[in-house]
Amino acid sequence: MSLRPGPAPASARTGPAVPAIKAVGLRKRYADITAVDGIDLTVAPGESFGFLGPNGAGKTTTIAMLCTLSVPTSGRIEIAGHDTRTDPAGARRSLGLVFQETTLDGDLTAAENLRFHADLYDVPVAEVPARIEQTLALVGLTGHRDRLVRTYSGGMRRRLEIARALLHRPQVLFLDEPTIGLDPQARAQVWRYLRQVCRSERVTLFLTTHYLDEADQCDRIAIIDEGRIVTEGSPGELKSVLGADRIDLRTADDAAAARLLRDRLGLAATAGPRGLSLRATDSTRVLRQVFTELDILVYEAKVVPPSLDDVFLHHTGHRIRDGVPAEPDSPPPDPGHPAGEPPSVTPPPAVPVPRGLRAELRALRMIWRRELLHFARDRTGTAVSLLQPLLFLFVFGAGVAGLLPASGGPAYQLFLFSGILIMAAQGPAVSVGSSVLWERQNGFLREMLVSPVRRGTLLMGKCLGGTTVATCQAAILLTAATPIGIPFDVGLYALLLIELALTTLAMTAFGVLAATLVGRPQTFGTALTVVMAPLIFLSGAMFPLAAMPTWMATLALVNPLSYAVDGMRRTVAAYLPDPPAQLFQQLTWGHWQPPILAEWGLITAGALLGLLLAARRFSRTT
Ligand SMILES: Nc1ncnc2c1ncn2[C@@H]1O[C@H](COP(=O)(O)OP(=O)(O)OP(=O)(O)O)[C@@H](O)[C@H]1O
Repeated sequence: MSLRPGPAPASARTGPAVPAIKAVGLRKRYADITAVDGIDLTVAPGESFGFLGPNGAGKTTTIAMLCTLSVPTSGRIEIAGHDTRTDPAGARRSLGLVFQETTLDGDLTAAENLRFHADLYDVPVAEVPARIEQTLALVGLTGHRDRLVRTYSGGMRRRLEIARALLHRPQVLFLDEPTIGLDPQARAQVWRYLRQVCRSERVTLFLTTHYLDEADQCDRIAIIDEGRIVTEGSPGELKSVLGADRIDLRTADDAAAARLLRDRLGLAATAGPRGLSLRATDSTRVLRQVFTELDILVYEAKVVPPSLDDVFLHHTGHRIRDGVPAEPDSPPPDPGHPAGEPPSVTPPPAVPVPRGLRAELRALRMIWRRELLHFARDRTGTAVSLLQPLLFLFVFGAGVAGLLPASGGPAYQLFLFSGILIMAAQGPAVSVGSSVLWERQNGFLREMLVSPVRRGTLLMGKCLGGTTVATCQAAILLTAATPIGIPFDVGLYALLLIELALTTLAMTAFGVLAATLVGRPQTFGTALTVVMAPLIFLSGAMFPLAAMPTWMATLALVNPLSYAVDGMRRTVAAYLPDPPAQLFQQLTWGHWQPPILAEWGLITAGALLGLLLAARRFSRTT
């Protein structure tokens, strides 16, 4: 089965005049370091372009800017003709990205990861199953489609990431160090699949690497050092500039041999631990002379053509290998097409039409679904989060009821039930907020951020996922309602679930907002608890507002959670034959009782405001 798409409509084609990648004067400055220092690049459609440089040269920073994940300090970028500043969504639709670190969701299967990607990029629904099968086949993972990705080896993950990046048929495929950390076998395998991709897909390849043999496979390379491109051209061109081969000799007397080479042949040889080295443009002739004209035994003679490392040394004064891990000892990958020869120019893949509301809703549904899949698969987490409110209701409820002789006993548990539901709503605020931070840290979030989906949609999907989880948990908690005396009534249960869903959505949105402010997942949980605990105590969730000192009761009036608790408690009271008056007093401003609809409206407004603020704070950049 071929992955080659059908001919693109004329309007969607990138003409030969439009470069696949164009960057002008690209610069990125962090506080005290210039990571990229004025880069100009033009990559033609269909070309494979390598960005070669040592650790810290600025390769990842450049790729992050090209892929819209980082905003350049200055300069301009166009991807397939889309300016990343004025048309970031167009640029995102045109590119696929394989990150340096894995950004797969380990708790989903390979097919689910691909399905998620297809929905983010609005791949036509009817084509999704076939494309998933085709891309899995392309990278040799068909037999592993339904395995959880966390059980994959490093090489398999890499191949799956390549498949995923190709699923929406991008015009430009970016690969940031595609084989880093892989063993030689896996590395060779990834290259075999990349070559296949080059052959079967009409895609421009842009890859960063510090492996010389990988750079040698590209049509063209740029050598980057300390944020600047020091030279650019086909590997053959770059090496030919050096002109001379290196001849390594091991002789019976290196010092005498060096003297004779100088005096008789006019050649300068340098002595090193492995013998003598000299440069020669006509190495065959020089070798013949070495054997015939030196009266010294030569044990070994080796002609080494110029390498990209020599090119690097020539332009920068140091070797690319200085300070980087040794190149894995694998056979160099054979080129997809001979280096230096222009690639066959075929029309690039079609650019998908700009996204509309339908595409956003599709992405929203998928992000939502993923949260539910995680919930369904995390049985321990689910059990613990259900157990906690039940323990609170029965243990804490029974304990405090004993302190309230007048209105205690079962009545207190009736009162506490609404508060327990609100406490259940706190769970997603913490879990969704911290998952945003963990996913940013472990990379998965970047899969979403580099897609053309709006930030608000990403956030909404995550918040709705958390809200659904909390609502399902609350539905299970309702099974504890009858034993404590709350009547079984479908209308009551439905109203409670709606109120809870609205409250959870609001709390989750503020949880994500807090996460964007805190930034570190390690501290987020504690920070949110410090804010949430007083809000819950001051909401009347656990004891009546009437029992609070005046200053606390006044604070409770400005606490939005008080209105959520009050709304739920009023709903429960409406279905009780004789609610104990001391515990079920309504929230009042002087003598004014806010109508229950106003309380619901307040919570809804809170949810919208939270989502809006979180979306504004939430940054695509990493
Ligand atoms: N967020 C950041 N804040 C500050 N400095 C940064 C940041 N990101 C990168 N740098 C610095 O910018 C320089 C270039 O980093 P970059 O990650 O782009 O290099 P690289 O060529 O991709 O290296 P490697 O091969 O190790 O990934 C480095 O000195 C790095 O420390």
